[in-house]
Formats: sequence, C-alpha cells, structure tokens
Amino acid sequence: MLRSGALRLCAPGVLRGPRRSAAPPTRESRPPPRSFASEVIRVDLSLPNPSWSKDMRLLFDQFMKKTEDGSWKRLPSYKYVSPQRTEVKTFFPDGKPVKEDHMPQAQLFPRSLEEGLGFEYAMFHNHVENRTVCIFQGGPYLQGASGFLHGGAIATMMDSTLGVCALTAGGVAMTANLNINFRRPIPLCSVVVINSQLDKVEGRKLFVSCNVQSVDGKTLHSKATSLFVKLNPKEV
Ligand SMILES: CCCCCCCCCCCCCCCCCC(=O)SCCNC(=O)CCNC(=O)[C@H](O)C(C)(C)COP(=O)(O)OP(=O)(O)OC[C@H]1O[C@@H](n2cnc3c(N)ncnc32)[C@H](O)[C@@H]1OP(=O)(O)O
Repeated sequence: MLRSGALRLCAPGVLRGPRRSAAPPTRESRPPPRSFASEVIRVDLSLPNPSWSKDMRLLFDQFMKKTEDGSWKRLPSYKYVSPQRTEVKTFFPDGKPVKEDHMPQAQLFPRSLEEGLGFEYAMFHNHVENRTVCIFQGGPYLQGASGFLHGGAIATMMDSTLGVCALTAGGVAMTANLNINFRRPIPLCSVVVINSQLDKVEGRKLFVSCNVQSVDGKTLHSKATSLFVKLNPKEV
C-alpha cells in the first residue's frame, strides 16, 4: 500500500548532480531538435529518474496503466538543453517580451532546477472528464517553513496543473486569478497528488479548481479555485 509522505530525506541519488536517468533514454525522451536552433535538444522530464521515491514511481506506474485504454494521456514536459555553453544573460533593463528563440536559456520555471532538488512531477490528462492530475515530489530546494514545502512552490505546481487543465480544454490562456487555501503543510521530499478539473467555461473564461492530497488520500493539504482567461484573439 502507498504511504502518505512522512518527513524523510529525499530518495537516494537526489544530490548527485544533473544526471537525468540511469536507464537509457527512450525515443520519447530524445525527440528531434527544435526547429529554431538545431543544436538545442528537448528532454522530456516527465519520466522516472533516480531521485523519484517509491511512492512517486508507484503512482507513475498506476497512471501509466490508465493510459493503456486511451482514457488518460501522459503529458510530456520539456527542458531545453544546448550541448554548447550558452552565456546566460541576467540583466534585463527593459522588460519587453522576448521571443523564445532570442533567449535560448529560457526554461519552463518548474523545470529549471536540477534533478531531484526542485520540482519532480508528471502530469496526466483525461480529455473526456476534463481532468488533469499531477503527481509531485518537492525537493530540498523548495523549503519554506523548516522541513516543509514553501507555499510558493505549492502554488507554482497548482497553477501549472490548473494551467494545463485549462490549456488542454481551451487553448492559450493565462491565470487571471488564483485562490488557495493551505490546510496542512507538505513535508519536504514527500509526494502529493494534485487533482484538477475544468468546472465551467464562459466565453473566454475558464474556471478550474484543484486539491492537493497525500498519496493515501487521507490528508487534504491545499485547495484552490482559479480563473484562466483566453488571450484576446485581437491581441495575440
Ligand atoms: C494534447 C495537448 C497537450 C497540451 C500540453 C500542455 C503543454 C503545457 C505547456 C506548459 C504549460 C504550463 C502551464 C503554466 C500555467 C501558468 C500560467 C501562468 O503563470 S500565467 C502568468 C500569470 N498571469 C499573468 O501574468 C496574467 C496577466 N493578466 C493578463 O494578461 C490579463 O489580465 C488577462 C489575459 C488575464 C485578461 O485580460 P484581458 O484579455 O484584457 O481580459 P478582459 O479585461 O477582456 O476580461 C475578459 C473577462 O475576464 C474577466 N477577468 C479578467 N481578469 C479577471 C480577474 N482577475 N478576476 C475575475 N475576472 C477577470 C473580465 O471581467 C472579463 O469577463 P466578462 O466581462 O467577459 O464576463
């Protein structure tokens, strides 16, 4: 039976640096290079790696089983890696929007920390039920109160899960509003399940909600409701 996440050190290998997987990369984890820069490769990080705890792997396997009949789909999540050394620009005097191909170091925020130290997660989506589930293991760099996850890190993963839920239903949209109730702290390095669903669509407005529970479902850690608004077609 799966355990709820008790406070413990992260799974073995968590501080061993940037190695992504002990297993040989699958074809899926090494798709062709992106078109804008042929030397940049994208690596799907929604796959098990040595930092994943037993709970994380068990949950991942359970959801992969659900994908077999096509009702659920695993959603890839990429980190962009350039084999060449890129100079990282850190000072932006004018905050104008920059196209991704002009900033090769841009990364999806939850994928920006090294393996096991930050956000380890995989998402699964059910198109019929308009639900997105995220299994999430928060690493040691996400500490807030001693021994527990930072509220901002929890909010990040809730926003990301809700975002994927809204995006898959409605296309490009941004978070307009996010209301979170934090009920029980989440022990650092434990695994939680974020269940999100699309509740209502009104024109460009997508109303979504989610909860964050322990693996055994006995502890409700957080709940949120959120509004995503599809970008105004005239302004895109
Ligand atoms: C098989 C498919 C696989 C898919 C895989 C998916 C791959 C995923 C890739 C990675 C995705 C990761 C997801 C990450 C999600 C994070 C999202 C963010 O952080 S985003 C970053 C953080 N977010 C930002 O930075 C967003 C900044 N904000 C904005 O840009 C804009 O305010 C806006 C776009 C949100 C709306 O502007 P604008 O288009 O001018 O909107 P209007 O004024 O025209 O109003 C339209 C309607 O909306 C109402 N309404 C609006 N706001 C609110 C509100 N707060 N409260 C209540 N209501 C609100 C308003 O009353 C009106 O209602 P009605 O009259 O029609 O009834």
